Amino acid sequence: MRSPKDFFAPLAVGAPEPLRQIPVPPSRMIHFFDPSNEKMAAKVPDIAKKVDVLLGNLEDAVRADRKEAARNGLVAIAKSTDFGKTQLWTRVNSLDSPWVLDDLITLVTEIGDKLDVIMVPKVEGAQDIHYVDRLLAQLEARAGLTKPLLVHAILETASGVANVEEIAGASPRMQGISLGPADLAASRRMKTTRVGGGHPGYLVRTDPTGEDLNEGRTTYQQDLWHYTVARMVDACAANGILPYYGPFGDIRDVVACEDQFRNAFLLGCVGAWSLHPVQIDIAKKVFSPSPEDVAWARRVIAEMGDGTGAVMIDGKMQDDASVKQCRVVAELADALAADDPELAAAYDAATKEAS
Ligand SMILES: CC(C)(COP(=O)(O)OP(=O)(O)OC[C@H]1O[C@@H](n2cnc3c(N)ncnc32)[C@H](O)[C@@H]1OP(=O)(O)O)[C@@H](O)C(=O)NCCC(=O)NCCSC(=O)C[C@](C)(O)C(=O)O
Ligand SMILES: [Mg+2]
Repeated sequence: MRSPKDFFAPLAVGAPEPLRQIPVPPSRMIHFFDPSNEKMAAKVPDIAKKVDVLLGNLEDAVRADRKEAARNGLVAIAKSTDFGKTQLWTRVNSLDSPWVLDDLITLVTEIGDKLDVIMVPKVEGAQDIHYVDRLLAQLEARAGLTKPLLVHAILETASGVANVEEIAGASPRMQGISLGPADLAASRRMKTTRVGGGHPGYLVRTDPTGEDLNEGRTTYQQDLWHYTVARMVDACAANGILPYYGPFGDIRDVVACEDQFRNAFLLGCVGAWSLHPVQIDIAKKVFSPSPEDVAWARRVIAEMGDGTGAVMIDGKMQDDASVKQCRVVAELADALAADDPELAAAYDAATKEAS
C-alpha cells in the first residue's frame, strides 16, 4: 500500500493530480452498447439524450473476432458525437486477456479527454487496481490529459468479494463498484444459469402445520444477491465511492427487473446497468426517489428545524438520525431535479400537497 502521504500524488511525471472527491453526477443507468454493432451504434446519439451514462462495451458480449472493431468503433463514436452532460464510460477487456493493453493504450490516447470512467472487469484485489492506476497515469501523461480518468471495478469473482474493501480504497481513481452476478455465480460455483435476478429454488418455507409435511406451508423466494450487494454498499460508502447493481439479463421480464433494481436502490446503490433500451426507463424510475418520499423527506427536514431533538409527525418519531436519512433522499432529489424540469415539477407538486 502507498503511504497515506503519497496517496494523492500522481503516479507518473506529467499525469494530472488525482481527485480528492469523486464527482457524483446522476448515474441511475449505465447503458451498455456494443460499438462494433452498427445497428446499436446508430442509436447512440439518440440514446445519449436519455441516459445518465453511456458505456461502450469491449468485453464479454462482444465476439472475439469483433474486439478490434468494437475498440475502433468506440473511438469513432466518441470523436463524432456530442454527448452533452451524459457521461461516456467504457468497459475494457479483462486484465488477463490479449486485448486489454491495446484497449487502454488506444482509448486513453485517442479519446482520453472524452472518457469519464473506465470499468475494469473481474477485479480480484487491490493489485489489479494498482496495475491499472499506474498504467493510466503513464498514458495520461503521454496524451497530455488534464483530467484524471476514474476507475470502476466489477465485483464478479469470489476473490473480488473477499477483497472488496481493499478494492474500494485502492486508488483515488476508484469511482465505484458494480455487481457482476453472472461471472460471480460461476466463480462461486453457484448452480444458477441466469444473469442476475432471483431463482425459484432459493427459498424459505414456513413450519409444518400438522402430520402432512406438504400441507399449508407457504414458501418465500429469497434474494440471492442480498449479501453481496450489502457488502459492496458498505465497502463503497466507507471509501466515498458509489455502488451499482449490475445487469438484469431477462430483458422480457420488466417486472422482476424493476424489483431487483429497487432492492438495490433501497440498500444504497445509485444505479444499475441497462442492457436494452427497455431497461432505461425502469432504472430512471427506480433510482429517482418517488415524489411522495421526497415530499415526506422535505417535510421532516422542515419540521426538524436545526436537525436535533425529537418530534412526532403523523404518529412517527423523528430525530437526528431520521432527518439524516431524509436529507439523503432530499439531496438526491434536488440533484436529479436540477437537470430535469419534469422531475422538479413532480417533486414540488407532491411537496405542496403534503404541506
Ligand atoms: C440482449 C440483446 C442481444 C438483445 O438484442 P436484440 O437485437 O435481440 O433485441 P431487440 O429487442 O430485437 O432490439 C430492438 C432494437 O434495439 C436495439 N438495441 C438492442 N439493445 C441495444 C442497446 N443495448 N443499445 C442500443 N440499441 C439496442 C437493437 O439493435 C434493435 O434495433 P433495430 O430496431 O434497429 O433492429 C442486446 O440488447 C444486447 O446485446 N445488449 C447488450 C448486452 C451486453 O452488453 N451484455 C454485457 C453486459 S452484462 C455482463 O457482461 C454480465 C457481467 C456483469 O459481466 C456478469 O454478470 O458477469
Ligand atoms: Mg462478467
